[in-house]
Amino acid sequence: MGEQVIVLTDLTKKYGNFTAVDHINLSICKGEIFGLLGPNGAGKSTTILMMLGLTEPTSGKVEICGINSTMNPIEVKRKIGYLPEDLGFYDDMTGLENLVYTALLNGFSKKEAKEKAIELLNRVGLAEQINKKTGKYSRGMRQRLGLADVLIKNPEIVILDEPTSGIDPTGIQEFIELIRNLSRVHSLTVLFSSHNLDQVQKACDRVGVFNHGKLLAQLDLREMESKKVELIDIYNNYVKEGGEKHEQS
Ligand SMILES: Nc1ncnc2c1ncn2[C@@H]1O[C@H](COP(=O)(O)OP(=O)(O)OP(=O)(O)O)[C@@H](O)[C@H]1O
Repeated sequence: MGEQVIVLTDLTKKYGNFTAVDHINLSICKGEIFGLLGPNGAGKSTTILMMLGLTEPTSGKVEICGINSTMNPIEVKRKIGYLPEDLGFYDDMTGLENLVYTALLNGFSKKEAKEKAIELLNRVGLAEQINKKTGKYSRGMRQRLGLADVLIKNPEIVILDEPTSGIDPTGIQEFIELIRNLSRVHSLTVLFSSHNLDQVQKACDRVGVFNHGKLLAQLDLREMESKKVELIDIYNNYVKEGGEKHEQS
C-alpha cells in the first residue's frame, strides 16, 4: 500500500443529540481517486469540513499528510485544494485574469502568476478560452477553471464537492477524464463527493458508501469490475433503509 495522505480515525460529529458523522475510519493513499457516495444528508459535507479543519470533530481525528486538521487548520489548507459546488469568479474578468489574481494572492510574482495561470489553463483544456470573460463561460468551463484555480497552490489533495452538477453529459465525461488524467500524471489524490452513482463509478478507483453519518462500505471499483459486481446493487443494498433507491441513468 502507498503513502496514506488522508487518515480518519473514529471521526464523529454531533450537533446536539444528532450524530451527523458516526465513528468513521478511513485511509486514502496518495494518487487515489476516492468517491464519497451517499444521498443528501449522509454526512459527506460534514466529513469534508472536518478534513479542512473548518469544523471541529466531537471525537476522533483527521490527519492530512500526517497533520492534524483540527489542531493545524492553516497548515492543512496548504495541502488541500477545495472546489466547492459553485466557485465564484469575477465575471467581468477573463479566465486568465481570474487565475492571475488567485496566483498573486498566493504569493507569486506578476511574471510567475501569468506563467502559472497559462500553464494551468492549458492543463485543464481552456487554452482557447483564456481571453474570454468568465461571465460567458459554460458551467463545464467554469468547473475546469475552478480546478485550475485550486491547482495554483500545488495541493497534494483536491476535494471536489458535487463537481459535475449542472454540466451537460459531454462536459461531465470530459471533466472526469481530466480528473483521472491529473491524478495519473501528477499523482494527485482526489476526493470526489457526489450522490451520482454513475459518475462516481466512472471517476473513482475506490468508493466509500455513506448513509446516516456512517461509512457503510469501502469498495474497490476495479476489483468489482473484474468480478462483474455492480455498484448499483451494493449501493441499493446499503442505502435502501433510508428509502432512497438509485436508478442508473
Ligand atoms: N450546522 C449544522 N447543525 C445541525 N445539523 C447539521 C449541521 N450541518 C449539517 N447538519 C446535518 O447533518 C447531516 C449531514 O449533513 P451533510 O451536509 O454532511 O450531508 P451531505 O451528505 O453532505 O448531504 P448533501 O449532499 O445534501 O450536502 C444532515 O442531516 C444535516 O441536516
